[in-house]
Amino acid sequence: MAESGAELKREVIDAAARFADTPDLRSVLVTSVLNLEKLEYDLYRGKHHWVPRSQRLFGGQIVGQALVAAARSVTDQLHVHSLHCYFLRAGDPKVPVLYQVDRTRDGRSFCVRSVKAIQHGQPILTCQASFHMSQPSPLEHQFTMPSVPPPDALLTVEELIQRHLSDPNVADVTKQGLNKILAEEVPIEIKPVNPPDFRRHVVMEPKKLFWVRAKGHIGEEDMKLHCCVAAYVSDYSLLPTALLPYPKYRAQFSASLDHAMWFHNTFRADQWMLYECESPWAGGSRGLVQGRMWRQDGVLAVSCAQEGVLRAKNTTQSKL
Ligand SMILES: CC(C)(COP(=O)(O)OP(=O)(O)OC[C@H]1O[C@@H](n2cnc3c(N)ncnc32)[C@H](O)[C@@H]1OP(=O)(O)O)[C@@H](O)C(=O)NCCC(=O)NCCSC(=O)CCCCC(=O)O
Repeated sequence: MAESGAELKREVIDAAARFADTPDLRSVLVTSVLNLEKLEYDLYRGKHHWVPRSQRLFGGQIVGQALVAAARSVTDQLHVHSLHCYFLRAGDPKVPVLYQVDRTRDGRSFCVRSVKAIQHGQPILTCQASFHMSQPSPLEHQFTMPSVPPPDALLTVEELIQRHLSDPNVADVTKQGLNKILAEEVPIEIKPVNPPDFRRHVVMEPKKLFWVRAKGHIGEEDMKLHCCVAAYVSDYSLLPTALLPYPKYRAQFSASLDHAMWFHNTFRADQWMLYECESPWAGGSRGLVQGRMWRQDGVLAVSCAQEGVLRAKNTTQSKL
């Protein structure tokens, strides 16, 4: 304990220095991506973090930020239970996105917000989010969570890639592609239940299961924030499920067209959740995908659905 004023001052300075040296363990999704800047009443500006190689903004980032903007206009007693979005235009990574919230309806139990994400004066996404006051119900059921190995027993995507790269028979072109994936700063950790087919030789069912969580700490307090993080996470790796039966085809152009989510139960997006993805249909250059996020204790936390455009090219066709 400090005995004099000078000693006390020294202790305060030392503590501040120690604090400054402590790395910030919070998720970048919380400190930056979902930390929108307020410009005006119901008007916000968002920052970008990871941008996919397509150089169009990641859909999950836009949905997550739109949900943050909507959530800021409702009281703490209201919980987000669903959202429905359309991706209207490709997001431009060179400029920020503005989020304009319309307080569409305030009822006794439900509130609806409509959010427009804007770049270059034009909407790139529209999102309707609905919030609900908690209400008890005698009606309760859910599917059973698939039985899979726990996350502790599985490797991350990065570890699987490193292991694959250590095989001397891997083609240079595959190595380049995998090293590009390793260099990306995706703020999500993934542990596939079945190791991915890096060579893309095998025809697979349009289904996949992987454990997923946000990198870094989010904390327990703010359930709406966990929903915004889940919105970010939910768009990652979902649409490619529709390509699993077609290893001979490469998507020349793929992008999510719409995205819907339903939040059923509380969860922590910084703890492992099982993401069950399946594609019941593809046709007409589009594919439908559905996802379910399960808590480790078997509770169904989130459901989502998305349609995407998939313009595919047969990579085995002769160029003649
Ligand atoms: C482009 C969208 C979907 C609308 O499409 P369209 O109406 O066709 O727009 P256009 O501006 O007319 O054309 C765009 C582009 O496509 C070419 N095009 C058009 N029609 C055809 C056709 N029938 N056949 C072949 N090509 C066609 C057209 O020529 C243009 O090409 P370009 O000139 O070379 O540009 C539009 O609604 C849109 O972009 N929406 C936004 C979608 C979006 O950005 N979604 C979110 C991002 S996707 C994502 O995040 C997925 C996750 C990725 C991460 C992971 O999991 O790995």
